[in-house]
Amino acid sequence: MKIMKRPNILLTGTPGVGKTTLGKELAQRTGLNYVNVGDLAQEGQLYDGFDDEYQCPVLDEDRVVDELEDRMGDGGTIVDYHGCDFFPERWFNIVFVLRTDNTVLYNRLENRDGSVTWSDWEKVNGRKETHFPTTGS
Ligand SMILES: Nc1ncnc2c1ncn2[C@@H]1O[C@H](COP(=O)(O)OP(=O)(O)O)[C@@H](O)[C@H]1O
Repeated sequence: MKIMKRPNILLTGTPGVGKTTLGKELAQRTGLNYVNVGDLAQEGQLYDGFDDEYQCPVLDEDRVVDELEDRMGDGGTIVDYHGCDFFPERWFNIVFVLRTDNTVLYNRLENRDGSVTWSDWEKVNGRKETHFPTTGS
């Protein structure tokens, strides 16, 4: 009898949209494994240099892919990361891109990190902004 593999799921989208919250909840309810790529990189020091502009380590994407390859082949893994372009498409049965209203997002990031800098905001939006979103009317 052929046993179907459990699905691999990618949760992606801008930091703060709720990937981790949803991913952990989903893992708990389904028994799928949850992998946070940021944590994985930190644990294994899967970095390649340091980004002076954003003041953060640069992810070594090839090493992340190597690290995950075997378990993705087994199926049953939820991957959480704000980027997605370097993952092999064949890994995933389904991809969810989460989105949140920018004003809600701004408030979440402000609460999480204590402050949001101009470059944080440009980074999460992936482009230059002319102004921060207003949080009131
Ligand atoms: N559906 C939701 N509704 C309201 N708040 C949420 C929701 N999902 C996540 N949050 C909150 O938003 C913040 C960012 O969520 P998180 O899961 O860490 O996002 P991400 O993993 O995409 O960076 C957290 O404070 C979390 O509690």
